[in-house]
Amino acid sequence: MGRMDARKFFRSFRYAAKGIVRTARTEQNFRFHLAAGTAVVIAGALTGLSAAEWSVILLLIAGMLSLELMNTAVERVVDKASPEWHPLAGQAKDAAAAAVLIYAAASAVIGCVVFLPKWWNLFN
Ligand SMILES: Nc1ncnc2c1ncn2[C@@H]1O[C@H](COP(=O)(O)OP(=O)(O)OP(=O)(O)O)[C@@H](O)[C@H]1O
Repeated sequence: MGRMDARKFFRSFRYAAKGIVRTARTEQNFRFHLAAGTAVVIAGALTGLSAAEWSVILLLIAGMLSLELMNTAVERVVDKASPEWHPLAGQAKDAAAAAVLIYAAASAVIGCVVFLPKWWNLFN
């Protein structure tokens, strides 16, 4: 403890990168949100957003991807802890899935609030 261990620090980056690559390979929902996030960033660059709008959009994208990763973590832990069918295992997965759904719905609404007025003005 005390002095920072640089090797340990970079190793944890490698583990995190591994988590992203593995999840992208196995989870279709994560791939969808990666593609959607990329599309939104391109749309934002083409449309033109303020610093505050970029901050909100990037937070939403990062939050969405982070939640998908946490959802995958919950699924993996549940499958390891309870390979058999159990109500608690189902509840844990359902709660994690609900967290993703709520955030995705809010992101979609906020995305419309940010983008639609700008596009509306473009064509009027
Ligand atoms: N061990 C279990 N016991 C009880 N219910 C389970 C169990 N595993 C899964 N379920 C139920 O099935 C649902 C789907 O679980 P699953 O792990 O297949 O997630 P998924 O949403 O299909 O994930 P993926 O992102 O891998 O497609 C869960 O939300 C839960 O309701």
